[in-house]
Amino acid sequence: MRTVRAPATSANLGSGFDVFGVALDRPADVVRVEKADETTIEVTGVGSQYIPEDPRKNVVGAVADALDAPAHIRIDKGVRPSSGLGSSAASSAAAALALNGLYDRGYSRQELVPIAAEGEAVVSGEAHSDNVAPALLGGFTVARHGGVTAVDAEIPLVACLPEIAVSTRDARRVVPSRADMDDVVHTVGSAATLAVGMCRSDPELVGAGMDERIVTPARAELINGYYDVRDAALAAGATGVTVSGAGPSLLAVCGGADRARVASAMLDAFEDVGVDARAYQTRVGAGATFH
Ligand SMILES: Nc1ncnc2c1ncn2[C@@H]1O[C@H](COP(=O)(O)OP(=O)(O)OP(=O)(O)O)[C@@H](O)[C@H]1O
Ligand SMILES: N[C@@H](CCO)C(=O)O
Repeated sequence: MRTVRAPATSANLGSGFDVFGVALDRPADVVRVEKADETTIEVTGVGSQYIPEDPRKNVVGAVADALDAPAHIRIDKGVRPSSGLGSSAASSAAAALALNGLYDRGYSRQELVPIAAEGEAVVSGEAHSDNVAPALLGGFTVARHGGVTAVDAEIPLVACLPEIAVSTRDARRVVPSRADMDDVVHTVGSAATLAVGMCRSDPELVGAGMDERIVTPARAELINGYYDVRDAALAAGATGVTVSGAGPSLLAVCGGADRARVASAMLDAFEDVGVDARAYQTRVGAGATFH
């Protein structure tokens, strides 16, 4: 038997669409695997009523297939599905690491990234790795076609999750297929600033580098109160705010001393537009760990 805890993650960070990701210190999924003749799945925890236990529909079924590692898999969800906090990726990453250990497959964490990404293909139709990479490797990650680069960073964060469901599949449909060159240049500048900020653990640079004009405005339309909540977080001291993953969560970067104030401003702003929400005061954290 093997048990692995894999963290929530936030992808894109505004300017790094389908490329940048960070592991969050909390919340997390816990996945326990035992060898079996065929894969069966049991799901408990946050939002488990919305998660299929059929191995063809649950992300961990695809991961077990990819590793040729049939197992009884128990998932204790800490990351709500359709949250923008990498819920499916947390399960995929935890299952990949746990099954790799259970069956002694010998893959490195880097090698497990495309295997865990097979789980993402089950829910969004694409094996994108910007959530599974930080869930496995921790820190700030850059996922490109040639592989993944990861660096540790000390960055305080607030992830604010409203009681709205936005599926990744739907949020990908609103992404424009073309962009103006001015907006592309702006995005490159932001992305470079954000990456330097992560390497320096500098919340000012990371916040400034989240600014993006192509994908974020299209997705903001799916989140009731997005601009009010963003502006409230900025007024409370956040250095940058964007849509987390495909939404509906918002991710704010700030100095450690401002985190509680930013969290409460975001919750108040959601409440003002009649949306219940919860806020995680968190930071860039570690990747999946064995228990
Ligand atoms: N083990 C699992 N954990 C979570 N969701 C799962 C799992 N297996 C299948 N799903 C399905 O995946 C969908 C949630 O995935 P989705 O990518 O939309 O959200 P997310 O992972 O929170 O978001 P994001 O990738 O934007 O951070 C739900 O429809 C859910 O039923
Ligand atoms: N990069 C993905 C992350 C969500 O899983 C998206 O924004 O659609």
